[in-house]
Amino acid sequence: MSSKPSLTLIGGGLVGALLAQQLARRGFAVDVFEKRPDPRTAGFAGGRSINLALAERGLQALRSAGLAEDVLRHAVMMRGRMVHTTDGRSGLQRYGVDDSEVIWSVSRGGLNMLLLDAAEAAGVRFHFGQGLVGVDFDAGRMRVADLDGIERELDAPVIIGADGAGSALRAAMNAHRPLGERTEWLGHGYKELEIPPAARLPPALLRDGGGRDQFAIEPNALHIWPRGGYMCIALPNTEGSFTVTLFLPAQGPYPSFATLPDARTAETFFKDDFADLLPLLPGFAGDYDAHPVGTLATLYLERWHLGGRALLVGDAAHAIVPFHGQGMNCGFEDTVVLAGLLDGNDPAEAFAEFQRIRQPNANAIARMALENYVEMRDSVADPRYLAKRELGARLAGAVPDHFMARYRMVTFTHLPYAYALERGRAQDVLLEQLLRDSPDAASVDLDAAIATLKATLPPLPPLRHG
Ligand SMILES: Cc1cc2nc3c(=O)[nH]c(=O)nc-3n(C[C@H](O)[C@H](O)[C@H](O)COP(=O)(O)OP(=O)(O)OC[C@H]3O[C@@H](n4cnc5c(N)ncnc54)[C@H](O)[C@@H]3O)c2cc1C
Ligand SMILES: NC(=O)C1=CN([C@@H]2O[C@H](COP(=O)(O)OP(=O)(O)OC[C@H]3O[C@@H](n4cnc5c(N)ncnc54)[C@H](OP(=O)(O)O)[C@@H]3O)[C@@H](O)[C@H]2O)C=CC1
Ligand SMILES: Nc1ccccc1C(=O)C[C@H](N)C(=O)O
Repeated sequence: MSSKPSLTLIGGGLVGALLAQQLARRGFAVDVFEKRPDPRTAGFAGGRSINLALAERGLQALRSAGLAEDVLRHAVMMRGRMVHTTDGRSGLQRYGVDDSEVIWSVSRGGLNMLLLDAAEAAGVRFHFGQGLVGVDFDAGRMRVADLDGIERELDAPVIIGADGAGSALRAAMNAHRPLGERTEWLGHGYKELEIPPAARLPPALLRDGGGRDQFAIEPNALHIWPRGGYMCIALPNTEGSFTVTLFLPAQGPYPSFATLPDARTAETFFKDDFADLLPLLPGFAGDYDAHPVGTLATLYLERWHLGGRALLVGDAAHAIVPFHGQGMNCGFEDTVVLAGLLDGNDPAEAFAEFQRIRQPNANAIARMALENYVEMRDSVADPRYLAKRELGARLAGAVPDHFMARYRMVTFTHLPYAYALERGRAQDVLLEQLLRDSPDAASVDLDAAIATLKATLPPLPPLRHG
């Protein structure tokens, strides 16, 4: 018999399923209660986005779970941002130095189902169609409701909430003892549209590297149509389509979702602002009218746990805006840290240590995700931003142990997010200073710039690249 405590997880989404697998592999008895029916039999229902960008942090967690190869087999590589300007031109801005630094577009439904299979194979017991309703933390008991609303009570002395941004466990914990919760709404919403596979579009439309295989536009990129205060993006799916997301202010003057309430008004807006994209969206009217406007916010909590009785992980603890493509990646990183801490430690100690390690990093990626919205929708087309990017790339090429773009630290290393934020700030000040008297990056004296860099900042810590 194992002396490890039995663990109750709430939520069998991306983070819950991966955490459950890792804990079961370490010998814990794990029960997962998931509000929705089993997506493997009932079909995957909606969710927050159709596909997601998987980066090094998420991949590393999947490697440690023995699942990375399986996931990558169903992923589309994205080398960088393909930026589409209003004049109809496009150009690739690489994310990393070469093809060893890329991100991957994966299907949320496919990934969730793969993780459920893996967790079940590791011995996790799933209870689908069972949503958490309430918890008596003193008695170590919880109430769940099935799909007909019929409630029952169960023992749950140690309970972990991976039940997403609208976490029911968080609400129960907060009612028991306030968690210091604050939600900052972004004020921008999103709507998903679709570019179908090339075969469903007139051949004359296929350009920009598109038409290759079954894809209408370049498959190995994350496409952005930056328009200053708003933008569209598109991520490829394995079967040749792209999921397009329009990000726009929710309220306020044109253009906002409030001023574009239906496909008719939105089509005129797309004709003006996304003229090259609209013809690639044959289902525009139907999708626009049928798909909801998603809300976006950042969640901050002072406390993530209630002694050793309850803990929040993933979006339940630290939901962030999606613009760095890091919410799931951060949640996956959580699972590795937590599984390691629970192994051999009392839950109260493990939970406290988990919060101590992860909270500053969650706060840092929350901030960088907000900043990345401005970068994606606006700065990518700004000459000053491009000059800093180019000078940064020259420095990184010449002294890679001393300079690395913040985006690369976040996306391609395991350096703590808090470190990436702080180092990125210092590097940015330096780049501004170096470019102050130069018209462009090419005219900066590289040897002098390296000397200033080395005099100002210590070398980077050892990089644990994947
Ligand atoms: C538009 C958009 C795009 C995104 N793109 C990316 C990206 O490219 N890369 C990235 O890394 N991240 C991305 N994210 C973030 C990512 O979606 C989340 O960080 C991730 O889904 C968090 O996983 P989770 O398991 O914590 O929560 P969820 O995925 O929300 O899963 C929660 C689970 O708990 C279940 N549940 C809810 N309530 C209960 C209850 N009461 N009882 C039992 N079960 C319950 C739900 O049914 C669900 O299965 C994006 C988010 C959005 C909104
Ligand atoms: N939206 C955000 O970005 C954030 C939300 N929050 C908090 O979350 C709570 C609710 O947020 P809100 O955005 O209004 O609502 P949700 O995002 O929770 O729900 C919106 C819709 O999406 C569905 N949905 C949500 N997650 C999933 C999933 N994993 N799989 C399938 N469908 C899903 C919901 O279905 P169903 O109702 O069946 O769950 C609902 O129909 C609030 O308390 C808010 O403060 C906090 C931070 C960020
Ligand atoms: N997955 C996303 C979903 C929504 C918005 C952005 C993303 C990104 O991944 C952006 C990418 N990291 C970028 O910086 O170009």
